[in-house]
Amino acid sequence: MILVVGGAGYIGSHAVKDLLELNQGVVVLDNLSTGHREAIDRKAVFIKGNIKDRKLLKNIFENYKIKSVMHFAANCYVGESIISPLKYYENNVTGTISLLAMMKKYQVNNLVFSSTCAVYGNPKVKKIKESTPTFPINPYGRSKLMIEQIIRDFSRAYGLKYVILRYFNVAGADPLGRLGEDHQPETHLIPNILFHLLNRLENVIVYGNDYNTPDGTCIRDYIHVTDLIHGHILALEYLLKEKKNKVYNLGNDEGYSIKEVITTCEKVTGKKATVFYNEKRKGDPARLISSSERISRELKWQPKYTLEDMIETAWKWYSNFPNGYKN
Ligand SMILES: NC(=O)c1ccc[n+]([C@@H]2O[C@H](COP(=O)([O-])OP(=O)(O)OC[C@H]3O[C@@H](n4cnc5c(N)ncnc54)[C@H](O)[C@@H]3O)[C@@H](O)[C@H]2O)c1
Ligand SMILES: O=c1ccn([C@@H]2O[C@H](COP(=O)(O)OP(=O)(O)O[C@H]3O[C@H](CO)[C@H](O)[C@H](O)[C@H]3O)[C@@H](O)[C@H]2O)c(=O)[nH]1
Repeated sequence: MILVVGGAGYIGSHAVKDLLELNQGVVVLDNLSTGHREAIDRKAVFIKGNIKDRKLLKNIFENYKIKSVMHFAANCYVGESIISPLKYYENNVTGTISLLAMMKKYQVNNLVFSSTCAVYGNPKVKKIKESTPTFPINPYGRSKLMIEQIIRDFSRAYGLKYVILRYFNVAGADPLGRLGEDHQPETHLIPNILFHLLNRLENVIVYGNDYNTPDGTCIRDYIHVTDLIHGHILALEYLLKEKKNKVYNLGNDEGYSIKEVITTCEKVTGKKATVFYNEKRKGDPARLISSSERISRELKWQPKYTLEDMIETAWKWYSNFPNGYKN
C-alpha cells in the first residue's frame, strides 16, 4: 500500500484518485488543516491526524503494509512563511523529521517528496536545471531545502530511497471535474483571477509591475496538476524498480507573466478582468522557468496540458462548485 500524506489537499487528492485508478491500495493521512475530507475518494483509507503524531504513525505502519510514501503535507505559502516562519519550520521540517523517523523504524524505504522551485531562490539563468544552485529567498523555500538535505542524510545513513520532485506553479483541476483547488484563503494567481471573473472578487490584484521582466510583472512556469501527478507515478515506478535516488524539476518549461495569465483567463472565459496594481509581495522572485529535460529524458515524462487547459479545467470546477467542497 501507498501512504499519501497530505492526500486531502489540492495536489495530494489528485494523486489519490490517480493511484486508485491504477488499482493501488491507498492510505491517506491528513490533519485537514487546509485539505478536505470530501476530496478523498471513499476507496482510500482515511486517517485524520498529524504527521508529528508518532504514535499514530506507529499504528499506521503496524496496521497497513505500507511500502512507499508520497509526502505532500506542508504549509506552502511564500508570503505567510515570511510573517510566520516558525509555523513553516515546525510543520514542514519537524513534521517531516517525525515521518522519516517512523519510516526508518518500520523500514519503509521509498519516498516521493514534494519540493518546490522556491528552493532555487532568484536565479539568473533562463531555465532552471536541477544543478542550478539553491539559494532560497523565503522561509518556505528554506524549509523545503532543509527537508531535501535531511532526506539525503537519511538515505546515506539508513538506506532510504527517494525521488525529490521540485514543482513549479501547479494549476488546473481534474479534467473530468471531480476535484479542484479549494484553499481558504486562496493566494494563488489563477484561482484568484477566476474568482474575480466569477464576481467573487472585486479586482484582480497584481503584486508589482516594475520587475525586471518584459511587461514588469512576475513570470512563472505553470504545470497542470494531472501532468504533475503523472510525474509522481513514473517516479514511484522508477524508485521501486531501480532503487536509485533522484531529483527532478516538474514544469512546462515555458514562462508566462501575470499579465499574460490574465489575458489567457479572459480568452478562456470570454470575460474582461478589472486589474488593480499593488505593491510587490515580499519573497517573490521575478522569474522562474523550469528545465524539465531530465525527467523527460530519464522517465519519458511529457506534459500534455497547456496553460489554456489549466485555466479551462479550473474554470469548469469553480463554475460547477462555487463553494468548493462545501457545496
Ligand atoms: N501548489 C503549488 O503550486 C505547489 C508548488 C510547489 C510545491 N508544492 C508542494 O506540494 C505539496 C501540496 O501542495 P498543495 O497545493 O496541494 O497544498 P494543500 O494545502 O492543498 O495540501 C497540503 C495538505 O497537507 C495537509 N497537512 C498539512 N500539514 C499537515 C500535517 N502536519 N499533518 C497532516 N497533514 C497535513 C493539509 O491539510 C492539506 O490537505 C506541498 O508540500 C507544497 O509545498 C505545491
Ligand atoms: O492574486 C494574486 C496572486 C498572485 N500574484 C502573483 O502571481 C505570481 C504567482 O503567485 P502564486 O501565489 O500563484 O504562486 P507562487 O509563485 O507564489 O507560489 C507557488 O510556487 C512557489 C514556488 O515559487 C511555491 O512552491 C508555492 O507552493 C506555490 O504556491 C506571484 O508573482 C504573485 O505575486 C498576484 O499578482 N496576484
